[in-house]
Formats: sequence, C-alpha cells, structure tokens
Amino acid sequence: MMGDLHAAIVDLDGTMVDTLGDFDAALNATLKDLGRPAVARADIEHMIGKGSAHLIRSALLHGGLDVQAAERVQPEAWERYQSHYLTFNGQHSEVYPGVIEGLTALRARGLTLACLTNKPRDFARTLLQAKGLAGFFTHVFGGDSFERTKPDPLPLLKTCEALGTLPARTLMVGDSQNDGMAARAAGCPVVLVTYGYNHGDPIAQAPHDRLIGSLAELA
Ligand SMILES: O=C(O)COP(=O)(O)O
Ligand SMILES: [Mg+2]
Repeated sequence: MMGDLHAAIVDLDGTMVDTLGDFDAALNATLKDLGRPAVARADIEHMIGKGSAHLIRSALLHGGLDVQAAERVQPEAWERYQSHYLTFNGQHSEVYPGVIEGLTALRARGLTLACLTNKPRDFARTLLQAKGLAGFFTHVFGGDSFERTKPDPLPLLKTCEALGTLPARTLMVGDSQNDGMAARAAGCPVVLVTYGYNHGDPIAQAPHDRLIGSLAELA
C-alpha cells in the first residue's frame, strides 16, 4: 500500500492533535454566554468530527432545545463560539505521541503532505503553527474550504487536485468514519488511528485499509 504513494492527506483533530480540551473550553464558554446547560467532555467527544456548526447544534439539542429553537440560537452561538475558540485554540490540546515521527517519515519518503480537517481553516492553520506542525504541510484545508465536508469525497478530491496527485496514489490518514468514508468514495487508500474521536463507535467498523496505534507506525 505504501510503495507507490505520492502524497498523504492528514486529518487534524483526533489524528494529529488531541483537541478535546479546546473544544470543551470554547463550547462550554459559549453555552454559558447563552444561558444553556454545560455539556460533559465525554459527550463532546462524540460530537466532534463533523465541523464546528455541527458541534454547536449538537450541544444545543443535547441541552434540551428543539430543532427550531436551536436554529434560532445558532447564529449568535456561532459568533460567540468563534471568539472563544480563537482564545483557547491550542491551549488545552496536545500533539499525540508518534505524530512528528510519522510525518517526518512520510516526508523522508518524498511524499507531499496536506492537512484536511472539518474544522474552519483559520483555526487549523493557527493550531498547526502553535504546535510546530505547519512546516510539514504544503496545503491546509478546512471545513469551510469547499462546498462539502468529509464524509463527502469532494474535499479529498479537491485536495488531490491541489497536490497534483491521483487519489489512488494519495494516502488518507484519519481517526473517524468521516475520513474512512470520504477516502473510500474518493478512491484514496486509508489508514485510521485507533485513539481518536469516532462518535463513540468502534473505529474498526469504519472503512479502512489499515489501523494503526500511532503515526510512528507509518515509518
Ligand atoms: O469537527 C471538527 O471540527 C474536527 O474535525 P477533523 O477530525 O476533521 O479535524
Ligand atoms: Mg478527526
């Protein structure tokens, strides 16, 4: 699988950086502003991976609002969430063990790397910079970069286009069914990590070619 690869697309939250603490801080500060009940970290973990709008909506519904009420609150919640996230971004999060080794090994093989996350692109760029990971990537794309987000294959296809590589020669590295499904549909080989956020579902059930316990196993 690794032999004829030209590039890799690497997910951010749950794959390279454990950002649950940042999400917890920003989301609960937002809910507090709005007078809505807090969400436990274990529940937030199951809501991450489908972008910020989905996270906010899930938290509002979890706190007892019905669908219409949640929709009404969403614009203000989004404004406040953005401002809190900018404050906390990177402060309560850590690079997972093996990430630097894995990325270094992929680069040493001559692969070009792109980061593709469902979190907003600016948040992603700031976080990669703060954690010393930005230099590995020629491209960074977020949930607001394309018309659709993972698990749709479009962001992967667009990223392959930007990298100038064929999907079959571009490895997806992720932590959730969003990454696995998007990769399968795009025609990219896919490796998933066993430690990330997968909505509370076993990662082995997500489409994958290989499961790894650390990015260092890509070496
Ligand atoms: O939902 C998010 O914001 C994080 O998503 P990611 O796993 O694609 O980085
Ligand atoms: Mg992820």
